[in-house]
Amino acid sequence: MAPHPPNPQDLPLVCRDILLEYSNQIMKLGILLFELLSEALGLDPNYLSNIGCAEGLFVLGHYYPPCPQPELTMGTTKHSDNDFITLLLQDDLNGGLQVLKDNKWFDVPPVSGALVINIGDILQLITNDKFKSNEHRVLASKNGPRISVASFFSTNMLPTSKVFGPIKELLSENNSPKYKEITLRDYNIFSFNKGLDGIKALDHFKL
Ligand SMILES: O=C(O)CCC(=O)C(=O)O
Ligand SMILES: [Fe+2]
Repeated sequence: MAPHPPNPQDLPLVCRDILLEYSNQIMKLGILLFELLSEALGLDPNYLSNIGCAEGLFVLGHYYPPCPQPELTMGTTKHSDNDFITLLLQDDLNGGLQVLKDNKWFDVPPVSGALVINIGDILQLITNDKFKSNEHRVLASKNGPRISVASFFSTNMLPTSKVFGPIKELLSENNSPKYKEITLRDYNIFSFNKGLDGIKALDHFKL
């Protein structure tokens, strides 16, 4: 949806207007969240937006059909997101989203009208581990279907030469850079080629 909004005619009529309106609102909320995250880092409120964190927005709809033998598979296997932040809307019917903390899986039950905000790998990289991307997964379920809409802040595969590395203002003698500088495209290519194998793509970019 950003930086190049789709031609509305290319979107299915049934969700055209709502998708465009939803993306506009998600962009506004994302910019607000980047302001709050910048302040939490002790930076100017516009810092994260100014370096391009809100430049790219990619909206993905998930449809998980009911699964007759959910114990044999997963809806989505363990991963962290390849972006700065993800704003996730889950339907309030069946649940299934889980987050990993201290090596244990915790349910993230849907709350009507609420979004789940996930920190992605690139925010972890630029904050030099101050904010950590979370690993999550979705269980398969007999009940269903389950529907979710994930809005990823990243320019993803778009060709750009802009590189992101640990933010200089956050570094010090006691906090040296932990990651290489990368383009978002290179990060995504590496991560997609690797697949959801349970290993964080971020580890590959450690110094
Ligand atoms: O369907 C969900 O609730 C989560 C989807 C997800 O983790 C993702 O798209 O990255
Ligand atoms: Fe995810």
